[in-house]
Amino acid sequence: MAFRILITESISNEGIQRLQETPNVIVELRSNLDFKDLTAIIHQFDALIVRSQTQVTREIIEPATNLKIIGRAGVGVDNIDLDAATENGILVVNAPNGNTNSAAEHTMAMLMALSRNIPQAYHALKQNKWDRKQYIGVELKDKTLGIIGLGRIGAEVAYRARGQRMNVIAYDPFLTKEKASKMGIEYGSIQAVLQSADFITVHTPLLKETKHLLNRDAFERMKPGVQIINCARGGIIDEDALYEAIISKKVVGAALDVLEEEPFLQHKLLELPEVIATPHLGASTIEAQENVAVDVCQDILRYIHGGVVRNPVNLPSLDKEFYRKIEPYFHLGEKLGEFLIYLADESPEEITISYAGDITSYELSPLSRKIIKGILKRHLGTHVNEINALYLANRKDIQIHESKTSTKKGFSNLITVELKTKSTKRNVSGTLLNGLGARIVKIDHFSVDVTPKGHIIVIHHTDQPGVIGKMGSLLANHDINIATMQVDRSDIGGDAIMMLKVDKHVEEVVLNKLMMLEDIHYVRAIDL
Ligand SMILES: NC(=O)c1ccc[n+]([C@@H]2O[C@H](COP(=O)([O-])OP(=O)(O)OC[C@H]3O[C@@H](n4cnc5c(N)ncnc54)[C@H](O)[C@@H]3O)[C@@H](O)[C@H]2O)c1
Ligand SMILES: O=C(O)[C@H](O)COP(=O)(O)O
Repeated sequence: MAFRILITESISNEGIQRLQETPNVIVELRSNLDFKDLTAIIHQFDALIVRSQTQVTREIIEPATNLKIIGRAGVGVDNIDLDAATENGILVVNAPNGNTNSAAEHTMAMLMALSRNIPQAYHALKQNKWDRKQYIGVELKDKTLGIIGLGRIGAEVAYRARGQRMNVIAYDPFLTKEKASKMGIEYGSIQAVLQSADFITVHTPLLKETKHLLNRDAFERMKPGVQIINCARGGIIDEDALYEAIISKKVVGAALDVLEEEPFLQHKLLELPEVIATPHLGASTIEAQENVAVDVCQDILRYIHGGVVRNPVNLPSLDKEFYRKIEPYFHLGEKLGEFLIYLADESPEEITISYAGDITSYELSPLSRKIIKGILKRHLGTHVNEINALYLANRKDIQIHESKTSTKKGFSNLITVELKTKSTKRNVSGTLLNGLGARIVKIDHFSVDVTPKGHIIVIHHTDQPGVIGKMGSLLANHDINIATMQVDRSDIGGDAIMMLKVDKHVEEVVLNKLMMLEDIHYVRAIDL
């Protein structure tokens, strides 16, 4: 079946072509869809690529029954309902690096246009007005630029502002005094930035915590005559508060590339002569658009080809080398989960994953997601994946615990998964044996050595002469061939376990007959 990709906004051909050249991939470009159209057709697509103007809300995501990946050709993902995507097992990727330069350059262009009234003067000239007095500006040199959010773009703006011989003070929760001093800028609290800056530029994402970060209270703390730049996201600035601050002359200029609602036309801020604006052009350069389109399309292709995506938004990001090393454990972990859930008779309440030995030198959360996926998929089906496994476990009130010890427990690496239900605890351990691949090496307190693959029968019995013979004859009578067999016991005549690899699926009727045999207490058929 072809992999169908819907692109709802204009993105560079450099990216689209790579998709179109891929066999079995169908690309549809539909930049004129409204919300209703998109909701009606989204179920036909495996992937969706957007920029900032398509609102990918829960109402779009829920009917998207075939959607596997959403690509954002740019940085901000505030137009995508990430919770809804995660809950529905849809991977979201973005292109965080491709437009940094362009956004920083646009911020500088806005800063310079603002300080010298360039748009206003140009506008007057176009109307045949030669007015040199009204458009007198201020120099940037020796003025203080306050930067709120010193990530990729904020940092690039800081370097450029230093080039303009400005003093820079920045606030970011991840900024340290040492890092600031290495960059030749001052580290400040948000209050210090608000109080000391002549120009303030915001470069945070739009989050719950940054919504209306510049509000009435913030404007009150600023220096009289301050000027504001927003080339990040509408919503970071409270627009009513900015309007009032301009009317009261506290703020003497604002340069806005973004507003809370886009497209923005006939906005009251645009009526003020102190406000200059562009229609969300921060990333609109040929270079940035090529970069982000190529980045996002390459990630979609990596996804299609089963590779590691570079810029996941709702999954931990994996480096290629790390992925190569951990991939064999992914297979083992998922199989351990699938195996263990067959042993449980009741619904899982707690899953405890313990890692021991060499494996603990890796970041293991992606592996834990695989194990949980393995456990949940027996009852929740193929809908479970590594993106929504934790969310679904949480929704089912299953507690997850994880522990690690570098001490080796009989094997160079060992993964033990314990499943607690209302009345029992079952556990299974597995390892990767050098050169031999994955093995299940322990079930509860019994030692075994089984490849987690194919048809397996697990039998608990009492260690008595003749049990194995009776069981073998019964299977032979049903034409079931035993490929390998493992037995372990706690002590002579005590509890024992049998693990049989057989050549075909074992029907319920055969399992019931096995259960009727004397000294056999428990039988499970597991298909891995
Ligand atoms: N106008 C445009 O066309 C355009 C183009 C590119 C990016 N953007 C927007 O710019 C923003 C930043 O992009 P980036 O690539 O630099 O992202 P980034 O993730 O590299 O940087 C964001 C920074 O904000 C900081 N931050 C978060 N909460 C904060 C808070 N409460 N106070 C101070 N700092 C806080 C983070 O620690 C981080 O360092 C995004 O919203 C993005 O959408 C706009
Ligand atoms: O977050 C971003 O990358 C920018 O806001 C660019 O948005 P755009 O792709 O709609 O130009």
